[in-house]
Amino acid sequence: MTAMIEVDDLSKTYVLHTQGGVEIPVFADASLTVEAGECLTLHGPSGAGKSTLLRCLYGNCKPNGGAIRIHHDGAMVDIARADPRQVIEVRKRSMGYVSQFLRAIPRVPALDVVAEPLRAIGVPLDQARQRAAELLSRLRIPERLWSLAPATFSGGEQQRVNIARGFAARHPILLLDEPTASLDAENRAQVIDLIVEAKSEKRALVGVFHDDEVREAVSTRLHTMRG
Ligand SMILES: Nc1ncnc2c1ncn2[C@@H]1O[C@H](COP(=O)(O)OP(=O)(O)OP(=O)(O)O)[C@@H](O)[C@H]1O
Repeated sequence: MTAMIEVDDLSKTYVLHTQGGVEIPVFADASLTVEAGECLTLHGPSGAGKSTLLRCLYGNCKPNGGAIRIHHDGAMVDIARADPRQVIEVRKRSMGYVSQFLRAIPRVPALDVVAEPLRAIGVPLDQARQRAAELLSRLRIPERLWSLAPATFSGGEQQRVNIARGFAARHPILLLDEPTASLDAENRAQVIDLIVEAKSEKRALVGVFHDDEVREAVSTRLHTMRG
């Protein structure tokens, strides 16, 4: 078995500098390991720190203590202490992230928003667009929308473009923050299929899934956070 993510004794407290330095302790002793081929679900009540932990794993949020080791280029990289260039490399080649909302880039058509992570690792334009088209079809984005920038798309359409983008480059590690929150049953089923396929390709996934059906269909294990 290959450990793709190792988290040891991670702690996070937010400090609200603009509100008198109020401290919000989120978690104090988070430890977990994620192996290749599994989908670990972060589970717990609202405010328990699930999204915060995902953001820490992606290097978007600095923990106060502990370590996060991410498998990259055959070694483990401590993402909380890595320099920004190394974080960019890890995100390009080793770790993808589907956030709750698409950060649409103005004027870039949906097809290229999805193809971009592949272009970033040197995949030729036609191949990258072919993979993007496959994913957009699978996620039922009508072809007439592919050449338009997603800024005007509905919430559900934007989320599906976001999911297609997250799955495009087949990163060995994928973080998913409520990817099915604004989707109907048919699209939820497509996302379940993509996750099951990623597991069968021995990729490692960590996700937050509020939908019971999705959680039960994809989770290999639950990591409970008490808050
Ligand atoms: N950027 C931030 N600055 C300050 N406090 C924050 C910030 N982000 C989250 N928090 C606080 O940290 C706690 C954990 O939030 P987080 O979003 O990680 O929880 P969650 O388990 O994902 O919740 P939910 O299930 O409702 O999405 C909350 O009390 C929240 O108010």
